[in-house]
Amino acid sequence: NVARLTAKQNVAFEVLSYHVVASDEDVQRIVHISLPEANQLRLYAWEFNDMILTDDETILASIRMFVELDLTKKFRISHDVICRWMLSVKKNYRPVIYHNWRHAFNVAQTMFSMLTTGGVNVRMNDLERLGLLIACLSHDLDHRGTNNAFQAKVDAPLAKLYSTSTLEHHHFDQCIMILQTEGNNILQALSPSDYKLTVHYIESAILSTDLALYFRKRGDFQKLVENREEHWTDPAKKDLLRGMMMTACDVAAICKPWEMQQVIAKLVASEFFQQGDIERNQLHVEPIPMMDRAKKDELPKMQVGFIDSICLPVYKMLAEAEEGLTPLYEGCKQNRENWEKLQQEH
Ligand SMILES: CCCOc1ccc(S(=O)(=O)N2CCN(C)CC2)cc1-c1nc(CC)cc(=O)[nH]1
Ligand SMILES: [Zn+2]
Repeated sequence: NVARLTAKQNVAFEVLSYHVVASDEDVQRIVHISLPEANQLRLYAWEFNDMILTDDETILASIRMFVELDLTKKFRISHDVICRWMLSVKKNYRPVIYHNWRHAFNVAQTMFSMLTTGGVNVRMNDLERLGLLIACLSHDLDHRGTNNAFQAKVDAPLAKLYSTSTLEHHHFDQCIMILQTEGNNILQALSPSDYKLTVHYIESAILSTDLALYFRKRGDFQKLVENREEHWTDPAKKDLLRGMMMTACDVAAICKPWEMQQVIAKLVASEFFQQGDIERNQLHVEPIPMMDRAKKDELPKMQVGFIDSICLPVYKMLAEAEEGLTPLYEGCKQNRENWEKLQQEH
């Protein structure tokens, strides 16, 4: 009815009109610095570690990924526009403990490695590569450090706007809003049909990072892999493949060398425990074990469960679909062993 619609529109205006854009000073600072070499940054490595980079270096490294994939040339993306867009994207990540700019940057670097080192490039056309890279960098925009269930619990405006995949819809909206901001549209030179198709790839990729959708769709992907699907030409099958790649990139910290995995797991746990604290102390509801700091000793056991139920399946399927992705599967198996050993110590 009209009342409900107006309410939704008001929420939408209130929630979606908020986003910040890079200042001219920020752009001026970055635009004249020559891009570091991809190999010097180890951008092609599965073991890539962002912790050695300054914030400005992560901006330059992200631009370097677009250049390495020849996207800036092919889509006539001017240097100052990609600098402004990248800075605006980074600025729209909140300084939360885990779901911050660094997470998005790492997800994009894993996607870059999948496409290049992993050999998936041959299956993707230029618009898919462009869409996937933009989607990775944008996939958690304006994350609050709390999950979808929490938005519903606190009756957040976002939950009124989107009842399913609440955060993921918001991340996509923020992505589009930045692209539509003066001087930030890296897609401005695309034809209307290419623009439309790329935005579809971006939306589908960002929404696929909702683990609920991964669980719903992985059976279909498993069937394609079992049937040794070769051509991946059918659009629906390609969409499925891109979605699984997004999930794999989103949880790829689980494949990193053990020292890195331990550092990142602590950040993930801290953010989860912060939500659990709010649920117990302010909402007076019992947090799930994953978010309950009273159960922090069970963390190794939970990580083994996470690896078995979510991670190994997606890396196994992708490694079967594309042999070059096997190192991710190996890295995840190794960390299962490492968490298993810790679990026995308790
Ligand atoms: C590290 C602190 C504990 O972290 C976890 C604990 C439990 C599970 S779970 O698979 O059992 N499961 C997930 C779905 N929930 C609805 C119910 C609980 C996952 C993680 C975890 N998630 C991520 C993704 C952000 C990264 C990561 O490293 N670990
Ligand atoms: Zn994410």
